[in-house]
Amino acid sequence: MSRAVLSLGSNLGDRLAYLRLAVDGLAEMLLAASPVYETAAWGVTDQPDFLNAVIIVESGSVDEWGWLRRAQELEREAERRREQRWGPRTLDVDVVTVDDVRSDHPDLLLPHPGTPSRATVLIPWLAVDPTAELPGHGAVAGIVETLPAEDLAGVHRRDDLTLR
Ligand SMILES: Nc1ncnc2c1ncn2[C@@H]1O[C@H](COP(=O)(O)OP(=O)(O)OP(=O)(O)O)[C@@H](O)[C@H]1O
Ligand SMILES: Nc1nc2c(c(=O)[nH]1)N=C(CO)CN2
Repeated sequence: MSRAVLSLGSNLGDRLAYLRLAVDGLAEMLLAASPVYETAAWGVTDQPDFLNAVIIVESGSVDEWGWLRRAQELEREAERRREQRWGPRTLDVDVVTVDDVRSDHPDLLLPHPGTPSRATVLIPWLAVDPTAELPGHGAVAGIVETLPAEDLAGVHRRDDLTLR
């Protein structure tokens, strides 16, 4: 049995439909889905706003590599093109954590190394699981408190949009 936290992001085309594609594709394994957030782009800032969300999934037959494979299959279904690093995309599915698994394999870094600094992951994650812990870093609630105010200001909950 493994439980994974996945982050979803989209900033091209019908953004909500792409997030829903991911949720629908994992429906049988879905434990919880966060609210949807409209977020200012980080990394490459000259690109459209993203929709971001976090989902929690569980399966008796999928390990961490299986979750990565599922994530990449969903990106392919969304016809994602790999062009610019941190550039616009129809769908990004990152494996944030799988239980307490640590991995330094470059194809599957766990926990995902961007997590501690990304308000676009931590805020949805905290909303769907207020007791969440990031292995090696402690409570997500505590990490969020350390983020710069400007990062928090770029993340807006969209209660008019739902994943299910
Ligand atoms: N935890 C992880 N989740 C998803 N992909 C990962 C993870 N760790 C390593 N990777 C690898 O990252 C590579 C590039 O991923 P991708 O193009 O989605 O990066 P990105 O979304 O632009 O940037 P970032 O990974 O910083 O969010 C993939 O080949 C994948 O194998
Ligand atoms: N707001 C926001 N910005 C981003 C995001 C994202 O999911 N949300 N993903 C990126 C590449 O992984 C680059 N920049």
